[in-house]
Amino acid sequence: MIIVLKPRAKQEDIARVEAMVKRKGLDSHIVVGAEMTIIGCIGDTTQVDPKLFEVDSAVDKVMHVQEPYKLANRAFHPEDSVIDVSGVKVGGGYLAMIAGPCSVESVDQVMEIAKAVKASGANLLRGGAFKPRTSPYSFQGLGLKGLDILCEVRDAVGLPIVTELMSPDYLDIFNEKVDLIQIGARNMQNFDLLKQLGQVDRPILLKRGLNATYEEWIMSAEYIMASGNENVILCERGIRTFETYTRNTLDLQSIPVLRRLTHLPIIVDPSHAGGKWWLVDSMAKASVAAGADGLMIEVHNNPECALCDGAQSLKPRKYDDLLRDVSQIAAVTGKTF
Ligand SMILES: O=C[C@H](O)[C@H](O)COP(=O)(O)O
Ligand SMILES: C=C(OP(=O)(O)O)C(=O)O
Repeated sequence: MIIVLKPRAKQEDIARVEAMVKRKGLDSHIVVGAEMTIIGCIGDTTQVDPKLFEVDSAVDKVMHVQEPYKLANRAFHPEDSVIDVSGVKVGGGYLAMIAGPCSVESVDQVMEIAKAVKASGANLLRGGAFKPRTSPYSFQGLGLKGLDILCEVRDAVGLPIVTELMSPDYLDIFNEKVDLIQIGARNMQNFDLLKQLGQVDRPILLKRGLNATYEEWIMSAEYIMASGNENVILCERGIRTFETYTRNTLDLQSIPVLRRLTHLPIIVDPSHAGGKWWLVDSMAKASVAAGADGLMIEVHNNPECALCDGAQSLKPRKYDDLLRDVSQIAAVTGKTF
């Protein structure tokens, strides 16, 4: 249940209504916006009559919140969240342009790609050090050596790094070294891992599970937030459908839907969605036009020889062309990177 106070409510009004909430045995979560103040009631509100609060002259309206998530719910937090990734703002008008190889392969490879994507306008560098592969015989990533390479390139090129954490065993080292910790599609519902992310200071990029509904996805964000880390960015990366021509199906509708349901930034990974490099350009532009807060795009200097996902990787030149178009679309939607 949420209580919306009349515009420009005073401190004493907020305190009085909050005391009423407490008397009902509920906890409160207060959000003071530029104009409006909202009090979220946390606890079992099923037996509480909302009309009781409307008696107070400072109360505008009281609504029952049906969704099972609270911290991620836009109703509790009407303004867009802006997440700070080591100085790069994401959300609320700031676009995250994440680019880099699927996997870290060598210093030279990541260095060359990082310099190229930065010159094109990327503001965050991606690269998998630990790879979640379907086959145990596929390239599994360079592990900690890959993480060191990413750090070396970050220091040389000046782009904060985004990389996937698969095991809680590496939580501390990721917390120390990684700017934005990625939780991949396959771990979206690894609830023990999600709970542990509440203990890290770093923001989290939570990718959508292969078959996850919007509510399941937001509930996973809620796990992280309820454990103590409210800095979560969502990433749509395509879902499994009956269509097999493309690797997954990009759910463009998720952008406006998530925007409505949650205040968290939502970015799109068109590389994993389509699985084909030639689909990336159109889907990336469509995503920004639909209001995405950023893009995660795989870029490889030699995709023919990539150790993973070369077929969905753009060459640096194509990434450059894409970002030129994206910056024009972003200008129309009032966003910047
Ligand atoms: O980024 C890596 C891959 O997309 C992911 O791990 C799964 O790929 P695979 O099914 O080819 O192993
Ligand atoms: C494995 C990745 O993506 P996803 O979890 O979306 O499959 C990735 O981004 O490297």
